[in-house]
Amino acid sequence: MTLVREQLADPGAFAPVRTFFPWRDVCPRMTDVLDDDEIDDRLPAGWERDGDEIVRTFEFDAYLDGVGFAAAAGGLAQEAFHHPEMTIGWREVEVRLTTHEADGITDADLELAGRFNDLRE
Ligand SMILES: C[C@H](O)[C@H](O)[C@H]1CNC2=NC(N)=NC(=O)C2=N1
Repeated sequence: MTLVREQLADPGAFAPVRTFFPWRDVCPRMTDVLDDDEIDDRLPAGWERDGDEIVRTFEFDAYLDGVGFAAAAGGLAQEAFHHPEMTIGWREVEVRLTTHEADGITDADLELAGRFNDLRE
């Protein structure tokens, strides 16, 4: 994650990512609320269900690593045009996802959660 610290030093590093192919235009079914079994079966590693949200707390060795992760996750969110709530704490970032338009958990949430996990690999 040291790369991220260098990126943070460059204010232009996280210039707004052009939003294209928002998932809803490409795959409208991604806004259908999933049932309990589907969610349980498809939750990405490390994520838990909390009502109408899925949540994971990512842990880091340094505060700025968490800040950098949140910035990178923000870029993925903007690219997907699907936005999590993120709480940056001391060496951890809590990420919560739900689909507001559908009032529940959809494919869009599970897809983006998997991409956030890939950031952490
Ligand atoms: C108008 C609506 O807010 C937008 O289409 C997008 C923006 N980002 C979003 N993010 C999330 N988490 N859920 C949404 O329903 C959503 N909708």
